[in-house]
Parts: sequence; C-alpha cells; structure tokens
Amino acid sequence: MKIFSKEQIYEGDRFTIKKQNISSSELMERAGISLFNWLDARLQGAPVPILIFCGIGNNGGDGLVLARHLISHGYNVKTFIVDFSDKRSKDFLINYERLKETTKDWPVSIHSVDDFPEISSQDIIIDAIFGVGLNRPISDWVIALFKHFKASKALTVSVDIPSGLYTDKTPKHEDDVVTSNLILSFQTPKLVFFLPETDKYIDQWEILNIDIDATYLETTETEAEVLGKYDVLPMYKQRDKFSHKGSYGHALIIGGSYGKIGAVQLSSRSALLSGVGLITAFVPKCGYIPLQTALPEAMVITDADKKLITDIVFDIIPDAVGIGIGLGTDEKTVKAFESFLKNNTAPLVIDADGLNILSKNKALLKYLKEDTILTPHPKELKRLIGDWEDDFDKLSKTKAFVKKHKVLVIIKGANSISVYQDKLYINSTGNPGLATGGTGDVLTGIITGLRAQGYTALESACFGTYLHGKSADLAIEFKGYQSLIASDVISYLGQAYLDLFKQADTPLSEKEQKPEEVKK
Ligand SMILES: NC(=O)C1=CN([C@@H]2O[C@H](COP(=O)(O)OP(=O)(O)OC[C@H]3O[C@@H](n4cnc5c(N)ncnc54)[C@H](OP(=O)(O)O)[C@@H]3O)[C@@H](O)[C@H]2O)[C@@H](O)CC1
Ligand SMILES: Nc1ncnc2c1ncn2[C@@H]1O[C@H](COP(=O)(O)OP(=O)(O)O)[C@@H](O)[C@H]1O
Ligand SMILES: [K+]
Repeated sequence: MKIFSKEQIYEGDRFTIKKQNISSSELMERAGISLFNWLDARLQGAPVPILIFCGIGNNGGDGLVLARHLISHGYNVKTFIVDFSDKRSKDFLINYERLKETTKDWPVSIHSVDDFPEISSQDIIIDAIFGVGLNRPISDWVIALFKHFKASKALTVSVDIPSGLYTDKTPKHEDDVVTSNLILSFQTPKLVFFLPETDKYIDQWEILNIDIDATYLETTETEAEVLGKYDVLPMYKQRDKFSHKGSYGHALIIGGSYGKIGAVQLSSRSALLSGVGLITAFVPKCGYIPLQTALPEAMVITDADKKLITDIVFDIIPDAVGIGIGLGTDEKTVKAFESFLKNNTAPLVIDADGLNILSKNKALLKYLKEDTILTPHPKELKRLIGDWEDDFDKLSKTKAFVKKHKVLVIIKGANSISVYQDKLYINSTGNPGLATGGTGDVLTGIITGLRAQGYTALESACFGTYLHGKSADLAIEFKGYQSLIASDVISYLGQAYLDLFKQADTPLSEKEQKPEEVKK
C-alpha cells in the first residue's frame, strides 16, 4: 500500500477535483461522510455525547461535515471551533454556514483556556483541529486544550492525523500532539504512523476511502510503501513438479566464533526452511560437531582455526552468502572478511559483526557489490552511517548511504524498513516477541535462503522481513510474547508460507471503505 507525501495528497485532491469534475467542497463532503459512516456503523444511534473540535482549515471542515451528518441523524453533538488563526479555508466557511442551516445555531468558539468545555470520560472527542496542513509550532493554549483532552480520559478519534503531528518531522514535546485512540485517515496512511519516534502518538489507525482518482493512485510513484500480504504475494515463487534440490540454490552461511556457533545454526536452519535447495555453513573448527549434530541437513566447512574464522576458503559455488552472524571482530577475522569481500561474486547478505567490521573499516565499503543487503539494527546502523537528529534524518542519511554504495539496507526493528534505490519499503508484520537474541540471525538466514533461490535483493528483503514477522505473529498465539524465542520463529516459517494462501485476511487496500451515500 502506497504512502503518499503531504504534497502528493494535495496534488491528488486537485487531480481528482479536475478529473471527476467536482468541487473541493464535494470532496470534503465525501471525507466527512466517510467519517460519519464509520462512526454511525459502530455507534448505531447511541446517545453518547460527541464533542467535535474543529480547526479553521480543511481538517476542521471535515469535522464540520461530520457534525452536520451526525446532528441530522439525531446524535448528541456539540461542535467547537478552535480559533487558533483569523484565517478560514474556503471549504471550512461553506461547511460552517451549512452547519448553521442544520442546527440554527453557531458552533461555540474557543479562543483561550477560559473557553474550554468540561469533558467527561464517557464522551467521545473528535479531533479535527490540525490535519496535514500543520506547518509551525502550535500556540500554548491549543496545546493546553490537547492536555485537557488527555486529562478527560474520553475516547479520542483523530481525523486524518492526530493534531500536532507533522508529516515530515518529529514533534519537540510529547504534549504537543493530541493523544488519540484511533485515527481515521483519508486514503493513505502517513509515514509517521510507522516510525519509532512517532509511534507513541499512534494507537490504532484505519484508512477511509474518499475515491481519490484511481489512475492518480496507481501511477503516482511514492517514496514509501507499507507491505502487507497482498503486496508480497506476487513475489512468491512456486515450486515446479520436476524441480530438484539444484533448482533452489545453494546458500552459504559464514560466521560463528567460540561460544557463538548457535547463531550460525539459527541462520542455516532458517535458510533451509525458507526453501533453499542446499545449505552449507562455514564455521571455526569448534562449530563442526554441534552443527552436524543439531542440523543434519546442513553441510559444514571449517576454518583452520578452532575458535575463530581466519581464512574463508571453500570449493563450493554458492548462489548466495550470508556473513557476519556470531563472527566476532578479531583482527584475523577482519583480514579474512576483507579478503572474502574482495573476491566474492555471489549475492551477499551482511549482518551483525560483518556490519561492525565494515563500520570500523569504512574503506571496505568500496568492495561491496551492487545489491548487497545489509541488515543493521539501529545501533549497527548508527555505527555505519553516523548519528541522526530524528527518524526523518535517519531515513535520509540511510538513503544517501544506499545510493552511494548501491546497496540495500534493512533498518530492523518494529516496522523494519528496507531502503533501496531512493525508496522505503515498510514491513507490516512482527511483534515485540521478536525482541530477543537470535531473531536477527533468523532473518539473515531467511533472506540469504531467498536470495539463493533466485529472489532479487529487493524481493528477498521485503518477502524475507514479511515472512519473519508473520512467523512470529503466528507463533505468539501459542507461545506468548515473553516465551517466543528465535527457534520458534523458524518453526513457524512453514505456517507463514501457508498463510500466504489463506483467504481470511482482508487485503490492506480492501479495508478501505467506499464513500457511500449517507444513510437516510
Ligand atoms: N485527500 C485528502 O486527504 C483530503 C483532505 N482533506 C482534509 O484537509 C486537511 C488539510 O487541510 P489544510 O491544508 O487546510 O490544513 P489543516 O491541517 O486543516 O490546517 C489549517 C491551516 O492552519 C494553518 N496552520 C498550520 N500550522 C499552524 C499553527 N501551528 N498555528 C496556526 N495556524 C497553523 C495553515 O495555514 P497557513 O496559516 O500556514 O496559511 C493550515 O493550512 C487534511 O488533513 C484532511 O483532513 C479533506 O477535506 C479533503 C480531501
Ligand atoms: N518490537 C519489535 N517488533 C517487531 N519486530 C522486532 C521487534 N524487536 C525486534 N524485532 C525484530 O527482531 C529482529 C532482531 O534482530 P537483531 O537485533 O539483529 O537481533 P539478534 O542480533 O539478537 O539476532 C529484527 O528482525 C527486528 O526487526
Ligand atoms: K486531526
């Protein structure tokens, strides 16, 4: 599902208005009706007090349309205008007049703290104060209103985006944003719904379809996409009836050091369960017996050294290599890594200590072949690209790194983001059960396994992070968050594949509702 930028949202409005030959207030009517239909379907006429707080722009206009439809359907509504500016948008004014025609009364204006209404915890607050148009710091009294909302403990529903949240930067203080329980966002999720620093402002969100022109939505290239089942499904490669183990590639996992052989076992097993034809592990001598015992399906090649990797030589021709897990950063290992990088021609995935070695020896970056996949968690990323000011800065620095070295970087975490050729691919699966040692090794194994099977770098990253998170999502139903361990993620990989073909899930895009006519 595409994530449109603020500029693209405004352009989509203009395009739709022209193409469908409608006025901008008709588009606002659709937005307001979609809000009304959503609420009406859930409230079913319940007489709960609904307090609608409208700004003076189009977000406020949406709130006014909603107020009009709720009132004319008999709901218990109070409408307030949060008067933070003398300006009024054209469509706000049109709907301000229309509301008056319905209620025969003007909404209550709020100019300062003295005007704040009492709010009970049983009320519903509709936050239509600022939308994507927020472009500068908010007045103190408006922030005090946000706090007043929070103190009331009333259920708070934000229109399009929680007021106070920018689309392209992180708020300075937590209190500067409305604490909302639910966001009803028009047509496209916003990038801030997926970033670690803005996550605290996002509880639940749903997309409301307002019929922005389909051609515009299809043909506009966006910087970011969030990938659900129906986005990764086309990447899936079927197995042919007459295929054999040679058809599905040979993956090589290079890593391990004394006390960290388990990491290689996790990666190798994950590669196998991702579907690879053959798997070989390259480890120090101390890894031979444990690996051969724990994973009989794997072949094992050992380094001359007992405890470390000191010279990476092998006579197989792998279709993809995953390197770095449990590797350590001993000087001898660094040398071996360097010489491997210079000579390797197979598609490559670099993780963990492989990344740490690169960070300490930036001159090695020039040996990375195009489309190498790097899988840093945030600390490893910081070592690689330097510190960042906020999440947006992190993304732009990662993009610059990706462009310069022609690689793909997966920024791991909740909503892992694959950064490739100027674009961001956001994973939608996974859960905090994954916050446990070894799950990153599993991801490396899955991605290396996919790469060896002939998936492109981008497909391996997107499909791999999806499957990894989905396995964890399926596993926690039986294991719980606390007891999920990396081995469980591997065990559920088969279920994650099977789940791709289950029909029960609604595609993200089909969750969008049609902006039906208002029910009479
Ligand atoms: N396709 C869609 O998605 C559709 C979207 N629609 C809706 O439109 C919403 C965007 O509306 P919007 O552009 O009018 O901006 P909004 O957020 O209401 O802000 C109002 C104005 O306030 C100003 N301002 C900014 N910051 C300020 C500050 N700190 N303190 C004081 N003033 C400040 C600034 O104006 P300025 O003063 O800079 O000229 C800004 O323009 C969008 O979120 C959605 O709800 C639908 O109606 C139709 C289809
Ligand atoms: N809270 C979370 N929600 C979803 N996924 C998570 C969460 N925490 C960690 N993960 C995932 O778990 C994996 C952890 O990788 P990493 O930090 O390298 O662990 P390790 O080095 O122990 O294997 C990554 O794929 C990351 O995206
Ligand atoms: K809002």
